[in-house]
Formats: sequence, C-alpha cells, structure tokens
Amino acid sequence: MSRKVLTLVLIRKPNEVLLGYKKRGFGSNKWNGFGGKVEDNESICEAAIRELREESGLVVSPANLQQVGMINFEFVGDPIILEVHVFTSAMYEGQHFETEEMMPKWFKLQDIPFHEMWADDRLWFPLFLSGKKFQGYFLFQGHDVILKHTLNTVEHF
Ligand SMILES: COc1nc(N)nc2c1ncn2[C@H]1C[C@H](O)[C@@H](COP(=O)(O)OP(=O)(O)OP(=O)(O)O)O1
Repeated sequence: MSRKVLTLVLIRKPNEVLLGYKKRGFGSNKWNGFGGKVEDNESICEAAIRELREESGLVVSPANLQQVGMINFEFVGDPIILEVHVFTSAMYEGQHFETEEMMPKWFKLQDIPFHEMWADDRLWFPLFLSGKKFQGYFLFQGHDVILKHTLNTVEHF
C-alpha cells in the first residue's frame, strides 16, 4: 500500500458552508470542499491554502486555518490510500469565483446536498458542523458504496 496526501478545506459562515461543484477529475459531478494533492515542496497547510486559492479564488491565512479532520480512504482493488486532511476557516479574503475545476456556491446548513456528495460526507459533516475534530477510515467499493468505516472524535491535531 502507498499513500497520497491531500487537503480538503471547508469555508464556514455561522449558518452556511461554501462547497464547490467539481467539474473534472477525481470526484467530478460532486459537491465537495476545496483541495487536492500536497506537492513535494510544501507543507500540508501550505497545500490547503494554495488549493483553496486555485479552486475558489479565496485566500486564507495560515493563522486562520484550523485542522478539523483526518480521513483515510481506501478503494477496493486500489493500492493507494488517500490521506485527506480536512481544514476549516471562518475568515477569508477575496470573492469566490468559478474556476476550470470548481463552481463554488454557499449552502445553508439545512440545504447541504448530501445526495450529490461523496457518501462519507453524510457521516462526518455532523461532527464538523458541531465543532468536533475527528479521524476516520472509509473503505469504498467503487465511488458510491461504503463497505466499512470507522469514525472517532479526537481532542486535537
Ligand atoms: C472518497 O471520499 C472522499 N470524500 C470527500 N469528501 N473528499 C474526498 C474523498 N476522496 C478524495 N476527496 C477530496 C480530497 C481532495 O480535496 C479532492 C481530490 O483532489 P484532486 O484529486 O482533484 O487533487 P488535485 O491536486 O486538484 O488533482 P489534479 O491537479 O490532478 O486535478 O477530493
């Protein structure tokens, strides 16, 4: 098994969350946070800020970026584990805009489109939205079926 480290950033307002509709690549046609692969020359935090800026136009400072989750994803038949570091910020600069990869949109918390998101999101978003930190593992069959998972709250990262 090898490992790929990725980031996922969720920008919050008190009653809303900013999601992006992924237009191409892995997870296309799903709403998700903003993120991607950590490059060799950067920290995980730097990658989170860069990917958010590239995919949404928003700029977050390191001081305002808070890690809330870490999830390992495994796909049956794929030897690569995705290690996804989940961050949030309520502070940002700039106006979001559509990019070639993502179409950003604010959602009221009661209107989060779980039916058009990765299946795991329905399970860990409640922890994220209630301010808890968490670690998880999800084993997927294809891109829609979760065969097993673990999900635990943690005190800090
Ligand atoms: C499998 O379950 C997942 N659930 C959620 N909510 N998010 C996931 C899942 N698996 C991956 N992700 C996230 C992690 C990243 O934020 C993106 C995938 O990033 P991508 O492959 O598009 O990375 P890039 O560096 O942008 O890649 P390209 O430059 O090749 O487009 O999804």
